[in-house]
Parts: sequence; structure tokens; C-alpha cells
Amino acid sequence: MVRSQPLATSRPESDTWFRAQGSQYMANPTDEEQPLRTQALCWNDASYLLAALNAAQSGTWSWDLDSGEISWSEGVHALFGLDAGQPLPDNLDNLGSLSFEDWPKAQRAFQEVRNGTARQKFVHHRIRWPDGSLHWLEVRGSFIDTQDARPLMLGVIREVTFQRERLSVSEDKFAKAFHSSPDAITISELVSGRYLEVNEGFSRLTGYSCTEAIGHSPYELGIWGDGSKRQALIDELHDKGRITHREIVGRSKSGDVLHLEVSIEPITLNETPCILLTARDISQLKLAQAQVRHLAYHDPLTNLPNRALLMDRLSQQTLLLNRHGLRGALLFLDLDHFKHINDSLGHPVGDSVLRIITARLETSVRSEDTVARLGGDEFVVVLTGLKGTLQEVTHSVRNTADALRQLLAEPMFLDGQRLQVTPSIGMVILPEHGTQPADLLKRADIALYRAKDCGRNTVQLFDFSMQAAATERMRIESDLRTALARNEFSLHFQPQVDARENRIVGAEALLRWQHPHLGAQAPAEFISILEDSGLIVDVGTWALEEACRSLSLLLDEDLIDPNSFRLCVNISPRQFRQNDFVERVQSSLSTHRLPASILKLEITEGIVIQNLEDTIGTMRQLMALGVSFAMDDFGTGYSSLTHLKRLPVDTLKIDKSFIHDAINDPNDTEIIRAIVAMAHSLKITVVAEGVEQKSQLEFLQSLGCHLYQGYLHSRPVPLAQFQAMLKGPND
Ligand SMILES: Nc1nc2c(ncn2[C@@H]2O[C@@H]3COP(=O)(O)O[C@H]4[C@@H](O)[C@H](n5cnc6c(=O)[nH]c(N)nc65)O[C@@H]4COP(=O)(O)O[C@H]3[C@H]2O)c(=O)[nH]1
Repeated sequence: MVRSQPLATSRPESDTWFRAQGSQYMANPTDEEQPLRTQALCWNDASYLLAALNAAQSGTWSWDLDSGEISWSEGVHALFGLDAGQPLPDNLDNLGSLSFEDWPKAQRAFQEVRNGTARQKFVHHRIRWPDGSLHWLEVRGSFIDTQDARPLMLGVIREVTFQRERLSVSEDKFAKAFHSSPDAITISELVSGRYLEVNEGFSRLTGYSCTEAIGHSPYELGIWGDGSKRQALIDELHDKGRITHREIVGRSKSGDVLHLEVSIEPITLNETPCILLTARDISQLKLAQAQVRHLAYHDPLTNLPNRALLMDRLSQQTLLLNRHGLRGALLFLDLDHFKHINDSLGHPVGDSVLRIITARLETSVRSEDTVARLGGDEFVVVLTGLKGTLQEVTHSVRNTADALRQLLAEPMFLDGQRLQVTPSIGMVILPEHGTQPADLLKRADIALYRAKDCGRNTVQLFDFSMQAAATERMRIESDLRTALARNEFSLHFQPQVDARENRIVGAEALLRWQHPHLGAQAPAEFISILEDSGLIVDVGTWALEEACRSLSLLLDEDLIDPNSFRLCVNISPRQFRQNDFVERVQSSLSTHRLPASILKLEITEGIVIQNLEDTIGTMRQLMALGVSFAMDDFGTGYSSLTHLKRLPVDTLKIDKSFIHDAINDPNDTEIIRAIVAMAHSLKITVVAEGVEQKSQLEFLQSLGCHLYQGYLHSRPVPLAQFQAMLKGPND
């Protein structure tokens, strides 16, 4: 338009484009101009521009500030709702005839231009047309330099009713969204921070009413603890253009800390740069997140740190100890036979025991030490900042561990019951036994295992030689997993003899493992691994089945008397507790068409103690079939007479450890005497195990115990040898 218009250099009156109202110049082009217009309209053609203005429902105007004279382009009438012929105001003084709806505002705008305070102007005015309808006009104008330096303003005028209505609808929507939003929304001046608008969500969140907030900055109200934080956000806003989902901490009117998630947008309001801030209270979310975090790192029963947190603290501790040249210790604790408490007294009692243990542990370590629960009955205590030589530290850690052991073993009273649990403790010293948390835990566990092996209720310090033993154990376990499938197990039979007639009256079936490379393995070792790994269930089932198969062979060969011969088969606690144990025994007996009375199951007190009632129930079912029971290793465990009286066992086996010193150790002598007397009074048969010497047998016989097994008569032998034995002197 500027290129096409010579106005910048000439007076509008000299240019026919701008004429007083009613100018028909463009509507009546001269004859010379006509061909030009019809031949080709171009940008230099004024009629082209006029057509464009009309199409855009726009017009132009000029205003001579000296004379007040106003000129309009053709077509402007339509913008005022006038007919083409109707007069338009040609001077500022009679501009009021156009019925501006907000006339004072229009006048103010003209005045500002007149005063020279604005060289450019952009205003929206409402104007009421003669037909009474209200329309929005946008008027833009700016000063131009004329050749004769007269103050002249030129501009464009156009109808914007549609845009304004749309704007007003969206403003309405915005206002509704602003006020009804559950979030806190504020509009504040960018520079001063003063609130210009706040919604009800803001009042709900902060406790400040609109009147208390508007006109004040968040610092004055104390909503932002520190002004520097806001400034940092403003700087970021400047760089990025907007900020979304940023967590900040604020403070409410009552002083409560508010965890907020804010989004910030820059906006301009009344030509003032402002920020539109939306804030959401995430305190509950933060709380929930903190709880989830806490749960992720703590054991819910005791609220102690769990394995994950322990590992984290151990990592920190190893670094700290290294930096300060100090030592630390890790104690791995496990409660002996804790499962029995759960099984016999129920889980609520078990939980209470764990809580009491937790309290005892927590009160006996320093605040900088860590007590953690790894699960079940496993606890870890980490002692840090220990000064001294390795010897001194080891000595003091041992003392601490021993004190803990004694404290934990103190009786506790629950539901009117007196309970006592003892711990086994494995310990490692940092950094001597490792610097990696996983290694430390593993090594302390190895030491704990050794403590269990040494009879429980004891403390063991890790030694690297233990690791070799643990690795060896893992190797054996892995080999045992394939042993059954590879047919590496067999049964040996040790005769049970009636010394009065030197006659074999029964036998004990004993498991043997022939390792493909290492040869025969010691049952004492591999059987405990079978027990710990759970493999004993399958292997025990196999042993029972194999024992029955052997029995049927012996019966077929008429080598044993089904009415008097008893074969003892060892049953492990896990095997005994299988849901279908009774059915399995029944099935083995019937598969081999055996009379049930020929089978005697050897159980240990380990089975009994874990759940007396269930044990008695299972035993009764088997007894009903005709199977009998022997109590193995009698005298070594809890040896409760109360148990014995209630259990349907008809045989007691005196453990070989008593027999070994039966002659020389007066204690053992008395124990054997007491067991035999008690068995006799309960009408229970007694079998002595591990009889190696004649003198031992004579002593036993002097007490009235005539049944025995032991090297004196025979070692456990393979079936073929046992068959030969039965055929021999007994024939
Ligand atoms: N020093 C000495 N020892 C003697 C003498 N007479 C017998 N023995 C040994 O004493 C153990 C008696 O078996 P146990 O007490 O039931 O103790 C058994 C039993 O508890 C367990 N066991 C053996 N076979 C099985 C099985 O098939 N299943 C289960 N669950 N455990 C089994 O392994 C334990 C050890 O078995 P073994 O090593 O075969 O050890 C056997 C036997 O070889 C003797 O005069 N002197």
C-alpha cells in the first residue's frame, strides 16, 4: 500500500484517492483511466486497492490534525451502517454523529494523538448503526511525514465484530475455566510479581482471599519462601518460553508447607508482561510417594530397613570407612528353629516374636549402626566406625555379637506363654572380609551357616576357608540334583540283632551315593544338603520305594519272616510333611504286596517338634494301616518325655553317641539306664545304635536292652550281601 500510494510525499487533497465524504472519483473513472482498469489491474492501480479494501470490509482515513479535517475512502459508509450517499463526518468535531458506543474512550484516543503522546494508534471501538445494531470497528493509524510538514495521520478502519464476538466467547470461556478450575490459577505482573487476578482454587490452596492477594506479591504474602526461586523460574521462562510440571515448595497463610506442581506461561495483559501460573497441590501425592518409597526400602512388619536399603547403606559405609581408615562389622543373625514357632503357635505369635527381637536389636546398637531385616527370621546388624587393630576390632565385635546373642535368647512372654528363641550369628569384618555389599552379606551368611552347623545359638566369625567349604557344598548340591536321574543312589542294609539269640530280627535301610567321579560320599554330609535343598523329598520317596522293593525280594526268597522282621526306613521332616505322605507309603506297600507291619518308619524329634498335633495325626493314619514307628537318635534333641508319651512310637533308638562312651562316661551310663527304664515302663522296645564293642553290648544287656545294631555285628551292607547274611548263620 505504501508503495502504491504517493501519500507519504504529497497532500491527500492533491491525490484523488482521499476526498471528502461522498467522493465518487473511483466510482467514475475518467475515460483515460477506464481502459487501464479494464485492461489490467495492477498494484499501482488505485481502483485495485479500493476493490481490495472493499473485499476486506475495510476503508482508509486521513486526519489533518491542524484543521481537524477527516477524509474517508469510498466504501467506508458500509462500516458505519450508512448508505453510500449518506454524509460522513468530515471533521473531528462532528465525529460524534457516528454514535460511538464508548465515545469517551474514542475521544481519549484522539486526544492522545493530538497531544503527540502516541505516534501510532490501534483501538477497537463499538459503534451503533442507525438500525440499532452494535458493531466493532478496528481503527489503526500512524503519523506520516508530508512534504509541507503538516501533521497528518493516516489509517485503516475495518469491521471486527465477528472476531470480537469470538474473542468475547473465548474470554468468557477463559473466565469460567479460570474461576472454576480446581487448580490455583494466578495472573501476576512479570516484573513486580503483584497478583492481578487469582481464582478460588488459589484461595483454597493458600488460604488467602482474592482481596488479600490481589495487588500484593507472593513474597509479601510469604507464599514463595525465597524470591530467588521465583526469579530463577522467570529466567527459565525467558529462555524456554514456558515451564510445565515443575515442583516447587510454597507456604500457606497458616504457615503449612505446600508441595506444588506449577506450570507457567507468559502473557500480556493491558500491554503489561505478566505470567499465568497454574499450581496444583501435590502434597498428598508427595506423601503417597514418600510412603511408597518407605515401603520399598523398609520391612512392613518391623519397619526396619530391608535388603535394598541395607545394600545401599553398606555401599556408603564401605566408602566412608575406607576414607577414614576405620573398620566395621556385619552380623548376620537367624533365629534357631523359628519355623517351629510359626508352625506350632501360629503366625501372629511368630510376628510378635520378630517385633520383640527387633526392639531388642535396636536398643542394643548405636544410632549410627544399622539393623535390617532381610525377611523371615533373618536380621543383619551393621556396626560402623570401629577403631583399632584388626585383632582389637574382632575382639570387640565378638563381644558385641555374644552380648546380642544372650540378649535375644532372654525369655519372652506372649499370650501367657514363655518363649525362648536363640540366634545363630555369622560375622564379617570390614574391609578385611570384603568391600562389596553382596560379598559381605554372602560371607556373613556362610559364617552363619557354620554357626548353625556347630549346634546353633552360637557366633561364628567368617574365615576364607569357610568359603571353600560353601562352594564345595554348592557343587555337591548341583551334583545331587542329577544323581537320582543317573541312578547314583543305592540302599545299604544294617542288620538289627537280638543279642540273646544272635538273630537278625530287622534292619535299617541307609542311603548311599556313589558319585561318578568322587566315589562313595559320606551320608552325614550329602543327606543334610538333600534336606536343606528340599531334594530329600524326591530322594526319600525313592528310598522308601527301593526299601519296599528290597523287602519284597527278601520275602520272595523267604529270607525274612513277614510276621517278625521289621525294616526301618528313615523319614526326613520335609518328606513326612508332604500332603500325600500317607498315600505314598500306602502305594509303595501295595505295589510290592507287602504287609504294612513289615515297615517301620524312623522319625526324629525334628519332625515331632514342628507340629505335634499334625504329626500325631499322620502317624495315626499310618498306624491304622499297620505301619509302626521308631524314634531315632533318642536323647540327642529335645527328648521330651511329654512328646514321647503322646506319640504312637513302639521303638526307641538310643543314639550311638551315648553308646560310644557307655562304659567310660558315667553320664552316658546313666542316660542309657534312664532311657531303657523309661522305655520299659512305657512298654516301648529299645534298640541300641552304634554298638561296636562286646563290652558295650554286655552293658546294654545287663540293663535288659537286647536289640542292637552296630559294627559289632555288621556294617551297613548292599542288598546282595544282606541277603547272603540272612542266608548264612540265620539259616
Ligand atoms: N560309628 C558308628 N556308626 C554306626 C555304627 N553302626 C551304624 N552306624 C551308622 O549310624 C547311622 C545310623 O543311622 P541314623 O542314626 O538313622 O542316621 C542316618 C540317618 O539319619 C540319615 N539317613 C541315612 N539314610 C537315610 C535315608 O534314606 N533317608 C533319610 N531321611 N535319612 C537317612 O543319615 C544318617 C547317617 O547315616 P550313616 O552315615 O549311614 O550312618 C548310620 C550308620 O552307618 C557303629 O557301630 N559305629
